Amino acid sequence: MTSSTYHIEKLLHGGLGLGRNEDKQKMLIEGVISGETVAAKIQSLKKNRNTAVATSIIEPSSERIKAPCQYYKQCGGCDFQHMNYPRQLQEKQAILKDLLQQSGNTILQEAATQILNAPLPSPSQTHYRQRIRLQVDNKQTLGFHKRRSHDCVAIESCLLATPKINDCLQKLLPQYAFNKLLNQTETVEILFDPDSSTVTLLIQFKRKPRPADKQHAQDLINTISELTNIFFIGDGFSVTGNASLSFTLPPLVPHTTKTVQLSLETGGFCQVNVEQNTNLVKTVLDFCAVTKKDTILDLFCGMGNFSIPLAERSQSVLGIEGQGSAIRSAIRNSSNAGQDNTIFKKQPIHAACSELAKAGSLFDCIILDPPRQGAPGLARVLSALCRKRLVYISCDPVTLCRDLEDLLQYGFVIKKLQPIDMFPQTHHIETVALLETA
Ligand SMILES: C[S@@+](CC[C@H](N)C(=O)[O-])C[C@H]1O[C@@H](n2cnc3c(N)ncnc32)[C@H](O)[C@@H]1O
Repeated sequence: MTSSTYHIEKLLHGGLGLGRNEDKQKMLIEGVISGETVAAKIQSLKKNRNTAVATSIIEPSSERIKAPCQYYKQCGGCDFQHMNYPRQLQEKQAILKDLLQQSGNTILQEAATQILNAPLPSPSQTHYRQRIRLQVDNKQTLGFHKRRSHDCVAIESCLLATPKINDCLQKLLPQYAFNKLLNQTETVEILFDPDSSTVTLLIQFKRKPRPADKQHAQDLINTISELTNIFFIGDGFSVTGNASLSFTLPPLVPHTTKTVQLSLETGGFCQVNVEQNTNLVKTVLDFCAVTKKDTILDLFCGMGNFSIPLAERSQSVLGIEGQGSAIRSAIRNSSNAGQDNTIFKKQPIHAACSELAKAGSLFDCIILDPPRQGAPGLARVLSALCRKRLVYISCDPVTLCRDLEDLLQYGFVIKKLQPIDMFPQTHHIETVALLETA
């Protein structure tokens, strides 16, 4: 394939650089920084998606650095490691700004220049993850998927994982019992519990575990001191015991005065960057600005990450979520915090919102924290349910822009946009948006 020189105009959502050569041919190139000039070899030419691999950086950015992770070249994760941290934040802000400007909606285009804030940096830029999920490929290699492949790069330690996870992984790898288990394993999730400083393994197994598998698991627990639980999940079975993970939210002045402990059952959702989660919750509380008179609806509430701190200063919180274990955890977390003004319901969000609207319910403030797919088709019912404020927490800027457009159509006004860097070294961007009813 031919090689050519490309000027990188910008980075796109997903982290690839958009380059153009002297013939103005567009090319998507990974591992680059906007403004750089690179030589790249064409990899594939497809309608609307030409890709090339950079072979040399002809004019590097002054913020280019040597990627700190030994696996950077092969591993499919952490695609922003080749730039320093301030530049990572700038690129994330530029990607978000670009998406808002491309939306074709004049209000979002104005928001891109007038209200979009700089991302809130993460307190730690490496070793911030409280859990990692490793894959096992068909050659039984345990690691992360290689770029554009189902094969794995064997990983002995991860730049993003908290040190206890890496210590535990290094102790597991040489163990006979662990390698026997890998024969039947699809993924291994290693979870660190910050409060007890212990580690749990959640193994996705190809079949129901047999007594010999459980014995191997017990041998590992007996050998590795920080490893306290090994659970198996798979098609039609789940052997997860009662273990939970817990972390602490400090008082978030001026909104909360108490420290709260939040726990979740193993396998449930929790933000992976626990330190930065405190800043995320603080931002959400700032945007909600609730008083003792306010009623809150927390949609996609999980185990109560926002509901529990919000309940301290509001009249009431109704949390809705589809996962039963998360609802059990939310109820327990609220009760442990001594609260009597919360209700948590397990229900699909769309059905729950329709029911609430039919019943004529109104909430002063609504929190919306959907998964990557966002919350399509919800804007109309949200406009019926919301009296004052809607705070949307998004982990995908594309679905965020789509949903913001819908919300604007139903009379919401966009007031604040705060990106929060939950995932340093990667292109991922979390954003908190404040909307108000007109
Ligand atoms: C991004 S997480 C947010 C959890 C929580 N707000 C937090 O900060 O920990 C999204 C949550 O939405 C739940 N969920 C996803 N789709 C759902 C649906 N259609 N109905 C109800 N809950 C859903 C998931 O189980 C998950 O707990």
